[in-house]
Amino acid sequence: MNWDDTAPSAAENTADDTAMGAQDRLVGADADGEDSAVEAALRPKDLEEFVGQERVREQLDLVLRAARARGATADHVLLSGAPGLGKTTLSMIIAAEMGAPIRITSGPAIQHAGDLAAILSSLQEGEVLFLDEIHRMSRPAEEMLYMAMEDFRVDVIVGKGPGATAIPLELPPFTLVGATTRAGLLPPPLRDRFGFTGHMEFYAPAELERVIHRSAGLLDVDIETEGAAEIAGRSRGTPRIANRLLRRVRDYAQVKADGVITRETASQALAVYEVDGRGLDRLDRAVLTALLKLFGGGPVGLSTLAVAVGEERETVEEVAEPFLVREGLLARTPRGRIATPAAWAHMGLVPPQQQTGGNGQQGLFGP
Ligand SMILES: Nc1ncnc2c1ncn2[C@@H]1O[C@H](COP(=O)(O)OP(=O)(O)OP(=O)(O)O)[C@@H](O)[C@H]1O
Repeated sequence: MNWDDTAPSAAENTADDTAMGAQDRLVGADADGEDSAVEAALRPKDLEEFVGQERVREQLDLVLRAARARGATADHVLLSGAPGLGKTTLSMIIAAEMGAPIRITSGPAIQHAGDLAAILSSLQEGEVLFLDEIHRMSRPAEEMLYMAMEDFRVDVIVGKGPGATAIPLELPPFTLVGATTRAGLLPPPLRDRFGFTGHMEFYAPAELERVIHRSAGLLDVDIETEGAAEIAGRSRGTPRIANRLLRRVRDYAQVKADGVITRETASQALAVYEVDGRGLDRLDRAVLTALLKLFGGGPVGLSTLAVAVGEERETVEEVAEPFLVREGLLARTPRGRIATPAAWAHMGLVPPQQQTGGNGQQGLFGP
């Protein structure tokens, strides 16, 4: 067979890799415990410091300046985009720019309308309420929020059954900043009540380099331009991942080198952590390797692919695939998953139909 001998075997990369959970991934975009601790120190404090997202930044700047000039509370803001792109950071910046306090909560934490009423009724005038994962709020709470956003009023229901009465409660004007990874899941009546919607895009490598240099400065880490570029290229367009990789590379540079992050130390460190040049980790590569080596590039059904990598269907579909699809390495088709030519090239493998070389070799999957 014409496989690249240096590449790990399918067995090494597939069935032997037992459950690589989504939570402990170095390149996962969700926050982990360590992130939460350092993120506070690394968050940009104003719009000026906030890197990238030019359009959202410019539009938001106008919304906030105009509100300040009118001496009014800013309109409600909806921020949509993948995890780790800076929605929480931006909500804090909105509060800071408005000179207002901020209260942070999330959709899953508000399961009853009463939970929301308690929060809303304790807000101060002008306060920013950051509601993360707003699409995961319960239906009754969502309906209460409609009225609160529009009229700064809620009806608190006292009692049960036929004797229940609605007591109207006036609220001080406040700014709701809702964040969601799935803007499409929001019911239109909720979406329509936001005065401004900002969609956060993945960051370009040059923008991530700026994030990395800024964070390195705050963490007092010595980093060369090429070292930052190396980390940026593997950060999957996400500042949270860039900051996390920076911290792991810093550890490596301290232990194995003189503490300075060069291109070489960054690349060696990330090889140790199994994050490749394009930001794929072990799980991503296991999925691609199985797809290419075991199924000739597909099409193969999701369940079969998941069994081949020893993972749950959901893990493959929700954790590995989105980035592989975004990178143009894997496509979801009605007949199953297929690898693109870029996937073969990235994994250093040759598609079966190109394997009939002059040495009499045949393609892996028959003549
Ligand atoms: N534009 C940016 N410039 C500099 N740093 C950024 C930027 N955006 C995000 N970060 C950094 O990335 C980390 C994650 O950002 P943040 O918590 O705001 O993401 P998020 O979109 O709210 O994620 P989640 O949806 O998972 O809560 C923070 O440490 C923050 O400092």
